[in-house]
Amino acid sequence: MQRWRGRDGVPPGWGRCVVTIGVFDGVHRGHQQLIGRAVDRARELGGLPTTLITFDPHPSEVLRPGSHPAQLTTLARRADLVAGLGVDAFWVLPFTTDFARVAPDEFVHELLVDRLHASAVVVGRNFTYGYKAAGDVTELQRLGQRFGFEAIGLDLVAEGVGPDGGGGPPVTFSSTYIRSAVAAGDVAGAAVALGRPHRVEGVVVKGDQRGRELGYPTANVAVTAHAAVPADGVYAGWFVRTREGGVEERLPTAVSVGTNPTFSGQVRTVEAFVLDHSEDFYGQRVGVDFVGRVRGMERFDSVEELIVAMDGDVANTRKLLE
Ligand SMILES: Cc1cc2nc3c(=O)[nH]c(=O)nc-3n(C[C@H](O)[C@H](O)[C@H](O)COP(=O)(O)O)c2cc1C
Ligand SMILES: Nc1ncnc2c1ncn2[C@@H]1O[C@H](COP(=O)(O)OP(=O)(O)O)[C@@H](O)[C@H]1O
Repeated sequence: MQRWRGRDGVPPGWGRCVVTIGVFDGVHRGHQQLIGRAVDRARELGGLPTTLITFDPHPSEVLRPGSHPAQLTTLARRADLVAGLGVDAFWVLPFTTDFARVAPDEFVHELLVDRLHASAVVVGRNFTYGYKAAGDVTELQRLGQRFGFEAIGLDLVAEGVGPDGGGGPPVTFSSTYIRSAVAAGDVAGAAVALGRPHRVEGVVVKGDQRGRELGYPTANVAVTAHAAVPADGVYAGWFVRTREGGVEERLPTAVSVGTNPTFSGQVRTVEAFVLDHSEDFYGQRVGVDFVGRVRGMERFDSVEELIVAMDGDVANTRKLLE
């Protein structure tokens, strides 16, 4: 997959293609379907490449500074996930106050027609674009007739997702829905909508050096800016490292999110005890995948009680990961 950045990022001589546009934070099952439709349409049109346009930073951060939504996926991970769906070019447009002022017809004319030579544009039914988000699917279809591209607006994917991934009334998969599930600690519900466990990423840093004395050393992960960190509590998950050639190594892990109230800690941390494993993780770039919630964070009266709880957490983690 090619990766381009900036309005001038499209290489010279780029021919016709199918385009899909969005922030795609999470690359959840709704996004996957939309991207899949774009890739299929490109194949139907005689093997055209598919280009995905995305924005960085999140438009909300520019339109309402300080309001960056919790991030489900870093830009790099979004690109990796998108590559796995068969997209040929990943085009990142820096979202600036100037860019936010581009009118809908100018957006279409400059980016989709002049630069990309779009044959088809696939977006969600609720897609809006351009200054004041004035452009919508109807407008895109109108401009498509004028400039000679097909505009496809797809219905959003919905499914019954109850607490912890069970049944329940249908919800539309959206980044907002998944952010609330994660914030509430419902990582199993988030996983249903994402089609895979939610991941936070970061570098392993030094903590209070106490874990090893408890018999449970924990890799403290300094998570990336704005990361969507699940509610305080204990979780079962996977400790993930990317090996050479992009192959992922997954190790079973019990994760603690919180301020370590037993020790009156002040700083909220994400700490992973990796089961059946011993290694110096400091400085490594890792991911933590959240599979299921084990319990809430507790303030214990003694270290011994905390250790008994952790013994139970490890047993429950094994069960949840089976
Ligand atoms: C499975 C697991 C469960 C934990 N549960 C709690 C808890 O309920 N209350 C608490 O104060 N700390 C809890 N912790 C966090 C420990 O207090 C923390 O890992 C320990 O103090 C070591 O900190 P350090 O890595 O900074 O040295 C838990 C840690 C793990 C790995
Ligand atoms: N099974 C394991 N799970 C997590 N960390 C481990 C494990 N085995 C060894 N380590 C190492 O021990 C460190 C954590 O020990 P700990 O005493 O909790 O120190 P810190 O407070 O700096 O996190 C990890 O960063 C890692 O380098």
